[in-house]
Amino acid sequence: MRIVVGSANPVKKAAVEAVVGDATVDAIAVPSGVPEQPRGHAETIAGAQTRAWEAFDTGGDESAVYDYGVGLEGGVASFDGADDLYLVMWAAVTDGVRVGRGAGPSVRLPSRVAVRIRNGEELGPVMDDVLGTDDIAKKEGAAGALTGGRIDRETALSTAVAGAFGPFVSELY
Ligand SMILES: O=P(O)(O)OP(=O)(O)OP(=O)(O)OC[C@H]1O[C@@H](n2cnc3c(O)ncnc32)[C@H](O)[C@@H]1O
Repeated sequence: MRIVVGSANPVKKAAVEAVVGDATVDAIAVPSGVPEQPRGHAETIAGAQTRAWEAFDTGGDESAVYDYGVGLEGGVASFDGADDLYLVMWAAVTDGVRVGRGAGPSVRLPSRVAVRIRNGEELGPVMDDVLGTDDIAKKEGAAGALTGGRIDRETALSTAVAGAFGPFVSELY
């Protein structure tokens, strides 16, 4: 089986590899069609879906090359009943016909981070600034830093990917 992930971020490729067994996983940077920092669930989901389709389409007409395209998008959003700002993540998987979607864990952003995001900054650079790190989004991520290392961005994203694969691996759909 061949899978293509629509991102050059190695954490995203690793998150897919963690849940797809011995499939071959390629990764390619593709447009997400949404701002660098998606805001709200709808924008984050749209980014994941566009990445999945764009990645799948790199396989050529009717994608002779890939069985599945996968898109992963990180965003910031609130929930009914929880007005704070959360780091959220969504995955989309397509086989060229259908699309599966799955969400990863949501982790509340500390107020000093949230205020900067609400003022227009991007989460990755803000987290690097606050933590004194370099490209944390390509490593343990905000998910790692904000949970004291109990999860990291790869495992968090992999749960979203597992959910998005549901319709392709479970007969219950
Ligand atoms: O190369 P791409 O695929 O674009 O990967 P990315 O990590 O830069 O981009 P995303 O679109 O998934 O995330 C949108 C923004 O949110 C940031 N972000 C998302 N999850 C994060 C995390 O766990 N830790 C730090 N920054 C995160 C990310 O760095 C971007 O600034």
